Amino acid sequence: MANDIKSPGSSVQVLAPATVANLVCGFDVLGMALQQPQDVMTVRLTEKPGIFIQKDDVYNLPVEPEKNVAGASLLALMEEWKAPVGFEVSIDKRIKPGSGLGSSAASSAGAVVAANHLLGSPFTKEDLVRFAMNGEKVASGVKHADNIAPCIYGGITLIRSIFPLDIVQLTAPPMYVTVVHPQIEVRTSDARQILRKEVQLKAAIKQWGNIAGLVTGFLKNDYDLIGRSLEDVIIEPVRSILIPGFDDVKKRSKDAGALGGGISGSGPSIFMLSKEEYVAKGVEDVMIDVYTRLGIEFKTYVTMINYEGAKCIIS
Ligand SMILES: Nc1ncnc2c1ncn2[C@@H]1O[C@H](COP(=O)(O)OP(=O)(O)OP(=O)(O)O)[C@@H](O)[C@H]1O
Ligand SMILES: N[C@@H](CCO)C(=O)O
Repeated sequence: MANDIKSPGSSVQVLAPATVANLVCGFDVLGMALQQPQDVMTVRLTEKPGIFIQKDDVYNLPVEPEKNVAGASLLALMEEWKAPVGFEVSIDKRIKPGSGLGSSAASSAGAVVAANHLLGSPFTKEDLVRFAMNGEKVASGVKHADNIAPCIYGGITLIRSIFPLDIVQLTAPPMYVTVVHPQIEVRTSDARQILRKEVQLKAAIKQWGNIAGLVTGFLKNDYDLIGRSLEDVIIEPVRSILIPGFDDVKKRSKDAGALGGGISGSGPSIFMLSKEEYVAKGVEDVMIDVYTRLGIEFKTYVTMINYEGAKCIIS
């Protein structure tokens, strides 16, 4: 048991970052935390045992604990905590659900990071990832960790193995991340359903060459190797059809000097990596032009990697 359990009524605010999962060739294994956007969550320790989710988001998220990813994650944590405990959760949802920016992961991770703080930090980050994966199961039907891990650890993470969980934190050179979020919804569950279950050996060889190249490029601060490795021959050809303007954004961003990029998570958001800020801003101009011409509402972000991960704001 932890020795610094807060008293009932205590609350904590958590900033939970958006995340870009897959990172093009690393489907289900690579992910990156962003400095913006982020969810703001407030969790309060209650006298009454249980989970009480406030109805105060514009997306009409479920308040039943087992249907809200934050509640599902807390249920997993409470099962391991064993002693009776209660949490009241309020979510200021700034990452739109179904955006491809890890909205479900931000709620799942933020909830367990906050609860862990209130209980005196008895659990490790790996424990918290395990709990939060229950939230991803609610959101997409699968316990994937490639949004959760970077959201909790920060930076870029590699999920070498899910069962047992084996998370590897990666270093990387300074990079800008330009994101466009076309305001259409692509649910992860749908974007997973359309994937083929088998891949050709030729495609697999190309894909694992790119993953190894991308990870090596990160670790060696080799921008050219990173750029050459940002290629996905398995998932993107299937999913990109769900995102209007994708091919245009990708080609014109590369022409504007981006290292490369692709679908953020299961989409519809698209991300591009750049070495220089002026290039990242030029890529944003490309994204704005593409979606203005298409007449599709969108949001853009020019941001950087968030190395802190979900963090408690101690008032
Ligand atoms: N607290 C919550 N925050 C966000 N989504 C939630 C929450 N609780 C339940 N959901 C449901 O989870 C789904 C959002 O998860 P989904 O994985 O589809 O989007 P995303 O996390 O933004 O995308 P991606 O996982 O590709 O980054 C929506 O159907 C939403 O209703
Ligand atoms: N790897 C998951 C991430 C979802 O954000 C997918 O692409 O389905």
